[in-house]
Amino acid sequence: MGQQLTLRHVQKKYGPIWAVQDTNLEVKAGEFVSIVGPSGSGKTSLLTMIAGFEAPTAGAIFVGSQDVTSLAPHRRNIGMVFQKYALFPHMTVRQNIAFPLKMRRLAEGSAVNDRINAMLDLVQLGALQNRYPHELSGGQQQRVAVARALVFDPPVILMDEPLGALDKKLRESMQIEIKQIQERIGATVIYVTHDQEEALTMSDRVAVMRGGRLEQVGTPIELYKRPRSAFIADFVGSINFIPGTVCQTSGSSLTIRCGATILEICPTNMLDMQPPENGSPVRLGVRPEHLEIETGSVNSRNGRDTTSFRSRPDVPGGFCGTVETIVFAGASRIALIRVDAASDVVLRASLPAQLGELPERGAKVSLRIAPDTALVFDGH
Ligand SMILES: Nc1ncnc2c1ncn2[C@@H]1O[C@H](COP(=O)(O)OP(=O)(O)OP(=O)(O)O)[C@@H](O)[C@H]1O
Repeated sequence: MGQQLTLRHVQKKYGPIWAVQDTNLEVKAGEFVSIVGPSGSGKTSLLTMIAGFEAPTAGAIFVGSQDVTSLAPHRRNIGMVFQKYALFPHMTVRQNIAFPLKMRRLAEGSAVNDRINAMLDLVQLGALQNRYPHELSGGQQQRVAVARALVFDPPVILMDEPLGALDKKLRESMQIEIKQIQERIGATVIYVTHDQEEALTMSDRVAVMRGGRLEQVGTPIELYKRPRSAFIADFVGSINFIPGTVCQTSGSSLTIRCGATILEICPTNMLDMQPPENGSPVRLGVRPEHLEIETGSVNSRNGRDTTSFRSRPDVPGGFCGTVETIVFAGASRIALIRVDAASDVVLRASLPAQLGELPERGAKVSLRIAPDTALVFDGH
């Protein structure tokens, strides 16, 4: 069973550089938390302190109720998949996976052998179990490392880019496998990844780091729907930022002018922001799936008068634009649309699957933002 992991005021300074600033985090027993953030934001530094490879400059780390801050890595009972925690070169794949069990002095027997075989099956390396690490590809070596971290059912598992070297297909099947094992054994997992999609699909909560701080920690849906800052909104998923000016504020609504378009926004969409004054600059954040393409005027070749849309007062939150390109992204298609009224603004819009006729490059289209989906951020 997993154990709670607690970080209290953990900090790390390398010479003059604050790699991790005053950080508090509680990961519940059995919870899967991913840490994401730009390069150099402190993710690996945080993980290496939890593992015990580096001592914090200040603060304390608890596994369950035990303060492990000054314990050596092997005394912390934490499973690890780290680049720097390499495989043992003189041991075969099987011996590498068996090592944590041997360390814990589990007698060799059928139960131990079954456990190792199950791990070999899991990472699909049964046929290569007698090979040495130098006889494996980078991806195969990573899979051995994953098996070695999981084999002793540790209460806490740390993983730093464990699937980084794998191709997409294997990566996706390993994501599911890791998640299933984690749920089955109830382990607490801290998972560092550069792949936001991986973080969003695997995690109970995601922690976004920036400049050595946890800028927001929340469920994938919270981060996506209620990002605390423009940085988070941009980092988690895709978003359009549209510059605008506040025209009017009232208790129940905020009116914003974006080019020739007037939008009314719910105040609940002003996240972590004081109600702005009239005339102040803001940025509207709109997810591509919240930009609705008005299908009635999708293609100028279909004979409809798209230009009349601009002056229609009955279409709130509307923009006219020109299709620059259509990007095929697997099942979905994204249109890049340059806004007529603000030619330096190019918006990404998801094209709904039911949209039969695709707009062509150069086509005039009209777009609508549903007011309750737009987020408002400081424009400075
Ligand atoms: N041993 C070290 N000595 C000095 N500075 C370090 C050391 N390790 C990390 N740093 C610095 O601390 C900061 C955080 O680094 P860290 O490796 O934790 O970031 P990261 O988010 O894991 O980055 P990446 O995504 O590129 O792996 C960076 O500015 C880095 O240069």
